[in-house]
Amino acid sequence: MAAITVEFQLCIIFILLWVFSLKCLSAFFFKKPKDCGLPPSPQSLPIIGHLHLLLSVPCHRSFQKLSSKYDPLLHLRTFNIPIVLVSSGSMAYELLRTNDLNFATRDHEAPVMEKSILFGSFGFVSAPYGDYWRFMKKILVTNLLGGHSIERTRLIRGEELKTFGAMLFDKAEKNQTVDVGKEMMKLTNNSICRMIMGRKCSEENGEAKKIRDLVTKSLSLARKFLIASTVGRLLKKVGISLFEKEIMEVSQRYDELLEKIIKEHEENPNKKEDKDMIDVLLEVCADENADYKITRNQIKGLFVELLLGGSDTSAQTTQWIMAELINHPEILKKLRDEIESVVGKTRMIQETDLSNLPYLQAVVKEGLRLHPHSPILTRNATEGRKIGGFNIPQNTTIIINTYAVMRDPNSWEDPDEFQPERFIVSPSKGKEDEKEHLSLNYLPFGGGRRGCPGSNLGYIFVGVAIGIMVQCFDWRINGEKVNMEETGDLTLSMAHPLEGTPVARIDPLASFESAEP
Ligand code: HEM
Repeated sequence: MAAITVEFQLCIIFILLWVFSLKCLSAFFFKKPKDCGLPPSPQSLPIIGHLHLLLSVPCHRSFQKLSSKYDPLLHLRTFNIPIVLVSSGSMAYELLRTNDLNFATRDHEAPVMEKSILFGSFGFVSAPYGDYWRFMKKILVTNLLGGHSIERTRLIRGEELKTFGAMLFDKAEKNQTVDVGKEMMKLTNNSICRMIMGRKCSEENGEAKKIRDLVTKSLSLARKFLIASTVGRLLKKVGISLFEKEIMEVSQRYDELLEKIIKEHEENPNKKEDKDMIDVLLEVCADENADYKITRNQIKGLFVELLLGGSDTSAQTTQWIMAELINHPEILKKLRDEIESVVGKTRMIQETDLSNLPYLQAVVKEGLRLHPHSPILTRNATEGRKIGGFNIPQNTTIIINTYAVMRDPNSWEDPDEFQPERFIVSPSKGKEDEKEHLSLNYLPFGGGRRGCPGSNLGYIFVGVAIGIMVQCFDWRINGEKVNMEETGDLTLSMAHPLEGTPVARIDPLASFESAEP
């Protein structure tokens, strides 16, 4: 009996000691923020706080559930890192528009892989708002993404689109299935590579596939990078770097490929009128008097981000929209009727037709509303601010759940339904009302000065690809309906990628002959 009592006492002492050390540890590492007018906070787990929510897949859904249960503005934490979760259009507007400058940097404390080209310190997307970001944005808009540059590269995209169309006709003839997302990745990757560096990545020597594989691998690393930027921040304090080896290995492969492309440009620079983005960036790099001194690694970092930002976004969006159209044959028919009445049946749709096809534009917008490629946006509070009547302290990480904003039943009628008609402006509603509603509640390309600079190009990629697939083909799938289950970490993808067999409706040769842009 005495032995049991001693053991019992030891056990109690051990538990007390354990609880005490945990308390000391958490007090030492994770100081609890003082609650001074902060937004409400749902119950959290000891020490890790709300980390489990951040790591759940897909996290935009758990965040959506959380905000509809509690509040559209919530205060969360992972360990001692404060996070504010925003889930309503009006609060997102206060952040991204009214206080744009204060929230124009993404997560400024996220650890970067110092020497990596991928997720590294050379990036434009992760760069804090400041001189470097402004300088690069200007180059980007002037030489690639602005209206003038988009017009200048129209022929390149026209050629790539023909290759895409020819592939679909070939598949139709052979009665083979098409993985829509994969084929779209080829189209966007090839187009962006040619727009940036003026030449095609060859399919023959495997260069194009190498780039696509790298893009896919980089996207799968994005989730690990998210973990690295939350848990990793604390581990880094004690000298542990998460996933460094994996990220550096991909970075090395990008480096080899890009070094080769840059050397080709240095040895054979394009003439003034044919300059591409790489020529322009190399000139700036060599110019002692440039407003900002950029490095070779920054050129490589930007190239990687443009590939990632431009190709998967458009590929996933196209896949979701095509799936919605297959599941809604009446909408597909209405869209086809519009294309046939404007473009006809004897030539293939091209990007100059898009402005004359309001229903196609509405279909694309509605697809982006329901299936935003990046359902979660992040920002950092450079200074403390009041949002929605609550205090947001300096350095708080902000998460904007655009998925929840664009499916908010208080702002959208039947928010989960695919109804492109909601984007056709009715005379009774008026253009101004519609504009205001959209600026508050429609965020597929984010917003404010860090909003997507490639939105016009994105609309083009998606619009013409959907146009061709609807105008020229019927689609057979396995089963009655496409499975719309979601997956993805920071991005939103189809859990079951769309595969369908195209059945040609119009004469491919006739359409190619008269499809010259
Ligand atoms: C359907 C296609 C696209 C979608 C849905 C999309 C979506 C987005 C979103 C949500 C953001 C974050 C915005 C924010 O934080 O407020 C973003 C940023 C960005 N996107 Fe896109 N994007 C698309 C196409 C493109 C294309 C074609 C390019 C260029 C080739 C591009 C380049 C970028 C860049 C460089 C940024 C970072 C901007 C900055 O940090 O200042 N995107 N995009």
